[in-house]
Amino acid sequence: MSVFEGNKASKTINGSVILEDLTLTISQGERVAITGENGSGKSTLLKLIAGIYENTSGEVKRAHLEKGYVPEHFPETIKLKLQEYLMLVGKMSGKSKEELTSEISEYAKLFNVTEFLHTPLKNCSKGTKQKAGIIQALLKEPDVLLMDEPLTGLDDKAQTELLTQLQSLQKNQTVIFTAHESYLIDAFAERVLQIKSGRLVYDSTKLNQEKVRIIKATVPTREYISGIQAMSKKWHGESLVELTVSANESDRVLTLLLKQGCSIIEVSEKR
Ligand SMILES: Nc1ncnc2c1ncn2[C@@H]1O[C@H](COP(=O)(O)OP(=O)(O)OP(=O)(O)O)[C@@H](O)[C@H]1O
Repeated sequence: MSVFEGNKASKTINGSVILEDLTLTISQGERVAITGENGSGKSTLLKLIAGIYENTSGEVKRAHLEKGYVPEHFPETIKLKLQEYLMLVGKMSGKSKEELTSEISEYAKLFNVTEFLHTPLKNCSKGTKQKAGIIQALLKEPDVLLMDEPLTGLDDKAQTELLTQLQSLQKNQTVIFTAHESYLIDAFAERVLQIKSGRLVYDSTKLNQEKVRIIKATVPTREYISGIQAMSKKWHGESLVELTVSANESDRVLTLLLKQGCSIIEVSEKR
């Protein structure tokens, strides 16, 4: 089942194109990281997936699932105490006071914030606010958890702690998050999307599915193949090179290599 399907979807805000020509499917149970430089459009994509933003062109389909959204910045001015805030948010999902009290106490233990339950949120540390943002989303028991830069601004200890807590969440839950930290992405994401100037430029799933060929060749000098495009070029000594190319491109690359006077040693296929 797809959580989100975008087909050539774009998002324009105040006349500026923020996301362009986005074709993407996210299935239930996936753990997806959205990466990219500052201002590339990660948060906008997350909001489009969450349904906070609507596309301005193309098509978008979202499954009718419960979503929990963790914003990048927790509102600074909330006067409520942590417990009061979580009770208020939790009530909106129709749970009884007893149910909520016990769930909040469990999450507070898991996220190590029990001692701050009666502290006004505006006096809590950045890390505690970040955890409050995650707990309020989890109280909704979401099928899809969306987090905008969950680790930003946390110190190393808080980052490791939060990562461990996230890893203990249900395995079948869909988790989609934006992040810069490669260790979070490596430890938690099964799929990585990269956004550049509002366009999806990399999807690890697609790359894994795409058939690739490995061409080993000896070349007279390295310059001979400097103009040949490949997914990767790995040198073994001065003259033996291993090129990874898309299966569709391999005939063209082989012809170019032969024209340059290179000798083909081996061509193998890899999925
Ligand atoms: N509501 C808005 N109005 C106008 N421009 C916006 C709005 N939201 C986002 N943008 C612009 O869209 C671009 C992408 O913003 P977005 O927040 O999605 O990027 P990001 O990749 O999440 O950045 P960061 O890593 O800095 O959080 C930026 O140039 C931003 O200024």
